[in-house]
Amino acid sequence: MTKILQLANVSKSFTMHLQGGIRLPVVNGATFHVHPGECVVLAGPSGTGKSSLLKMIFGSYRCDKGQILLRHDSQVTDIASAGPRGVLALRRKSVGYVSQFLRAVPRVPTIDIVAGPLEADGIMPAVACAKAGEMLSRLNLPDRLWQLPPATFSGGEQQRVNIARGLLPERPLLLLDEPTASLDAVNRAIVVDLIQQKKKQGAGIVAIVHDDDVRAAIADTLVDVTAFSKAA
Ligand SMILES: Nc1ncnc2c1ncn2[C@@H]1O[C@H](COP(=O)(O)OP(=O)(O)OP(=O)(O)O)[C@@H](O)[C@H]1O
Repeated sequence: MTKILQLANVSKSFTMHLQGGIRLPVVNGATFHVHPGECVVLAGPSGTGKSSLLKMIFGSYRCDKGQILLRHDSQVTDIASAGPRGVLALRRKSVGYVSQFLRAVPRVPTIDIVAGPLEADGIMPAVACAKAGEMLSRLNLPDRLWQLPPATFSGGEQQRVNIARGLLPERPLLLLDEPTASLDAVNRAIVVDLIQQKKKQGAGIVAIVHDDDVRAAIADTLVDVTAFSKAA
């Protein structure tokens, strides 16, 4: 089967300019791949570079070395060397990202936050809103909250808005950074179902998951990031 994502020898250090230019090596030689329908879980203790790897795949962090090859629509793009416009184009078409915390524009109602990416995909606003409502209902977010901006929502409510927004658009690669960290058992199980459904539909997934049960339910492959956390 053709891989959707291939990382080859990806390395990154942070340079702390305000701390006398101290160099902090974080990832060295990360190499792994993801097939369509496969969920790769990044494992390893805190501080080994799991989130940094996800951010490099999403193009938020530059890597110092290596390749991050993404295949979509029979084209292969190296995210590691793509410019800002290239990264934005990949995000619009190919890569979805669910971060642990919701970062939303102030005063925008929840329903519009969730429907926004669908509208950007060209779906009619009324249809996008209906789909957003279905997803929010599935995630047990009461409809009395849909017209409110999520700034004052609880941690678990905000995380469900984030998940709805990240999982609703169809993207062949999904990046999930602790998507169930603030959820109760019922909602955790719903998110596990949604992730399994995405896998069945053929999405490749790279996830960071600390919960053992969630990891067991979704992971096909574990990648131990400690193997890549030694200094170059
Ligand atoms: N923007 C940044 N500037 C400087 N250092 C950073 C930056 N982002 C991450 N780091 C450092 O890189 C290291 C790895 O952080 P990262 O968040 O990738 O680890 P992690 O494995 O995801 O940890 P956790 O499981 O605790 O979330 C840490 O030492 C962190 O301080």
